[in-house]
Amino acid sequence: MTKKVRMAIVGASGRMGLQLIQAVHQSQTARLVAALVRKKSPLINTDAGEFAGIGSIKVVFSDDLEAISDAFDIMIDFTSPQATLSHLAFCCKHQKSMIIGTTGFDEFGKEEIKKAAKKIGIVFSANFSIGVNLMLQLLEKTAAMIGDHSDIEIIEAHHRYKKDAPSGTALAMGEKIAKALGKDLQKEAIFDLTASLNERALGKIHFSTIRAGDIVGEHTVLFAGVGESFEMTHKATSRINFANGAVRAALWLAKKNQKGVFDMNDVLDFNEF
Ligand SMILES: NC(=O)C1=CN([C@@H]2O[C@H](COP(=O)(O)OP(=O)(O)OC[C@H]3O[C@@H](n4cnc5c(N)ncnc54)[C@H](OP(=O)(O)O)[C@@H]3O)[C@@H](O)[C@H]2O)C=CC1
Ligand SMILES: O=C(O)C1=N[C@H](C(=O)O)C[C@H](O)C1
Repeated sequence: MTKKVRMAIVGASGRMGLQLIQAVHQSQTARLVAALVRKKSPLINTDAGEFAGIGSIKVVFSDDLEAISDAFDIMIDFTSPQATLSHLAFCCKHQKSMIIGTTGFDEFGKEEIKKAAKKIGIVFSANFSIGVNLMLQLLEKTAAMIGDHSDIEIIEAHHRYKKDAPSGTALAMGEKIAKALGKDLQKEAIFDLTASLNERALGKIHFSTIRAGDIVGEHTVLFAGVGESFEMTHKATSRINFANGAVRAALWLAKKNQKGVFDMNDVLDFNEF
């Protein structure tokens, strides 16, 4: 029998952390060996499975990352940019691969991830759902066909607790569209229309953000032309889809065993999980 890939989840008591505990537990080829929480969290020593609602899994929440440095193969991180950068330094030091789902990085943070990828393997994706990654491929094709003569709007909606805006996925969609059009998103993106008193400028990519209730994650891209418009929407109805995607990416990375930054598009054909 092949050995199971040993996973450490950081931010394990968060919204995504709890789904990741379930997803790893259900996998035939992955094994949860560590569930890390914030330093001095009151949850330390609580059974992670009990807390995630799946019954005891004999892994308790811990805040001692150094203690498990030899015990895991891949770290899965859906936390905050600041926490992820500190976990990244730890993984580089101990030569561990990483799955990064955290969004909201600034340019410095993104550069740190690129630099780390010279030492370790990383799958970094703003969205680990299969549907969104399929949509990214379709957006590339759509933008190449009709993007030049359409007004492009990216509209995203998430729960009231989300800390970054626009979502990492909305920005990834904007990047994909801009690239297909041979443009630089930094120059074409409009995040705040109230700053402009003019008609819509040609070629700009507009972003709109909704934060409300418990919306898991919805993304629509509208290509509006003259006499017709075309739109694509993805709706996540449960976070388990992101967690399953992250576990799939981790198993892919374990098998690939290479340094570098990869994304979910690299993982889509992998079905051994
Ligand atoms: N790529 C994808 O597919 C997806 C990405 N995300 C992204 O994942 C991230 C987390 O989202 P979500 O689970 O909803 O957020 P939560 O706030 O529910 O969870 C974040 C977890 O990280 C922990 N954490 C944050 N900062 C630190 C720190 N400095 N040190 C130690 N622990 C820390 C939090 O601990 P504490 O509770 O103690 O604060 C919490 O357990 C976000 O960036 C979100 O955008 C979300 C869904 C899908
Ligand atoms: O914070 C979330 O919840 C989500 N964040 C990701 C993003 O910023 O794109 C992905 C997903 O839509 C859920």
